[in-house]
Amino acid sequence: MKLQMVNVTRKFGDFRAVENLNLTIENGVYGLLGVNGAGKTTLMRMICTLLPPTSGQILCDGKDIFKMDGEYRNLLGYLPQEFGFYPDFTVKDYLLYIASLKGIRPMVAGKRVKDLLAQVGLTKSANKKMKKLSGGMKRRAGIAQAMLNNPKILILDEPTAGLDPTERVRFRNLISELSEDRIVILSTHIVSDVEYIANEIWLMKDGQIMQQGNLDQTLASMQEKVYACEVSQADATKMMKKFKVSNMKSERGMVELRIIAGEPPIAGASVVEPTLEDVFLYYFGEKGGEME
Ligand SMILES: Nc1ncnc2c1ncn2[C@@H]1O[C@H](COP(=O)(O)OP(=O)(O)OP(=O)(O)O)[C@@H](O)[C@H]1O
Repeated sequence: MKLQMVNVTRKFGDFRAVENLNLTIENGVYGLLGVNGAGKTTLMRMICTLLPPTSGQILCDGKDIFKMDGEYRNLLGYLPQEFGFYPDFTVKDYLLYIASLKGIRPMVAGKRVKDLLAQVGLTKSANKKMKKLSGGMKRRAGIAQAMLNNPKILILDEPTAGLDPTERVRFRNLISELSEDRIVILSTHIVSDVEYIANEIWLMKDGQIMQQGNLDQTLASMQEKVYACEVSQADATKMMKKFKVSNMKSERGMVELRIIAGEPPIAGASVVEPTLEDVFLYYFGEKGGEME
C-alpha cells in the first residue's frame, strides 16, 4: 500500500491551510507534529476524503482517492479529534452500530467487535454506556470503531489529547500493536507520542512540512544547535528574552540554561545532544522576548 501526495494545497478563501505538500507514505507509523493551526487536521481530513484539495492529488497505489469512492473507504479507518457517539449506547452496541454503517455483516461484526474489545482492553466494559466511560476508555472505543473494517490506512487525529500519562502509554502501545502491515498517521502536539512510536516524524508548520525523517535523522538536523550554560539569575532573565530556552533549572544561586541557538549563546557554553523537544522548540518555539 502506498499513498502519495502530489503538490497538495488546500485553501480556505485566500488562506493556505496546507501548501504544496509532496509526501510518499508506505506501511509504518507517521507522526505529524505541529502546534495548533499548523494544518494537521486539514491534511488528515483530505487523506480521509472528507475535504478535497484545492489543487494537487492524493493517490492510493496510483489511483486518485477521490475517484475510488467505496473502494478507498473500505481501506480507511479514522478517529477524528471529536468523535460522535450515542451516549446511551453501550460500548458493544455502539461498535455493532458502526459496523452496520460500515456494511459489515452481523455474523462477522459480532466476532470482530468481541476481538477488538479484547484488543483495546474494554471487554469488561462492553455493557457500559458510552457516557459512563473515562476519557481514555472513550478513545479506546474510538480506535476500536476505526479498526472495525481492519483498515489498511488508519488515521488518528490527536488520539492522546487529554489522556493521563498511564492512558497515554497504554494508547501508544496499542497503536504500535495495530501498526503492523498498515499505514498509521497520527497527529499530535505531544512530542513524546511521536518520539516513542513513529517510524517517521513530520514537523508541520503553516501548512508545510518543515522537516521529515526518522528520529535519528530529525535529531541530526539539530546537531550543534543546542547549548548548555550556567549563568546568574539576572543574566538568565536577559538570555530568556534573547534566545529560545528549552529548559532552566536553578541550583545554588545559579541558573542552568538549555538554549537553542545557531552559535554559542555565550563564551563557554557547551554543545549538548539534542532531544526531540529541542527540535520542536527550534521549529515552533518563541524566544521569551517574542512572547505576549
Ligand atoms: N473550514 C475552515 N474554514 C476556514 N479556515 C479553516 C477551516 N478549517 C481550518 N481552517 C484554518 O486552517 C488552519 C489549519 O487548521 P487545522 O485545523 O488543519 O490545524 P491543526 O494543525 O489541526 O490545529 P489543531 O491542533 O488546533 O487542530 C487554521 O488556521 C484554521 O483556522
